[in-house]
Amino acid sequence: MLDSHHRREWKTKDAWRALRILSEFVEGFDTLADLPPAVSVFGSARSTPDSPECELAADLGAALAEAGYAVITGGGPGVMEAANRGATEAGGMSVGLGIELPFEQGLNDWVDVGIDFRYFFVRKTMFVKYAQAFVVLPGGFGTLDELFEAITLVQTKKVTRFPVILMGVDYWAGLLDWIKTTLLKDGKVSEADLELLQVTDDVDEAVQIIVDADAALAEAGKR
Ligand SMILES: C/C(=C\CNc1ncnc2c1ncn2[C@@H]1O[C@H](COP(=O)(O)O)[C@@H](O)[C@H]1O)CO
Repeated sequence: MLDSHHRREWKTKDAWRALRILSEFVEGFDTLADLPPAVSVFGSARSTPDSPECELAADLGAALAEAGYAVITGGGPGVMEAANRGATEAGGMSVGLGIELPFEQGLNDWVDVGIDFRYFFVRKTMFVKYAQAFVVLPGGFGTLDELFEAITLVQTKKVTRFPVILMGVDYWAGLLDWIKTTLLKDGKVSEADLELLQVTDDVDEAVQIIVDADAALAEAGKR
């Protein structure tokens, strides 16, 4: 437990921390303001470069770049690095929104535009604000956190509806099955909520979903 002296010191530090948080928002908004249409790509920091998900991420990064989208990732290793590499090698813009971690790794070598955040919640704002879609490849807790943040924002209409695409049909099957057999069955989500997620292994199909959603929003005057 903190004694009263330490508690006072800690409270003062917390108040000043607000400025540090604000400065992260300013840096993010300022750096990303002129980004072309972009897609945020998520996935495991631990996947090896020769894994199927990294190969898929590199193909996806390239296909998004060819369709005119910048690729935003967490700027780390694994799937993030593969998506950044695919985008860069295809001549597209590759963005890395890194996070300061105790086991610091720095941004991967394929990032053109990079920012390092201290706060996950500031960084998450950038992933959502500057992307037309989320594509989620196989990953662990970090990836699941990003996935559920996105669908909650769309479900609660806090953001304009945008595609949330899961890539890796086999990988996500168990989770999707549990969502149906437990969450849906128990009334914790609705049939309409399930439609917020699209699943495919096909890079071209993923890109087409994003292009079509973009066109629909433009037609509705929301882009
Ligand atoms: C675990 C290792 C390095 C971690 N480095 C990361 N750098 C950037 N972003 C990260 C990192 N770890 C997690 N993230 C974010 O979460 C998602 C991946 O998490 P998962 O638990 O691996 O699924 C990813 O999309 C990032 O935004 C050493 O290998």
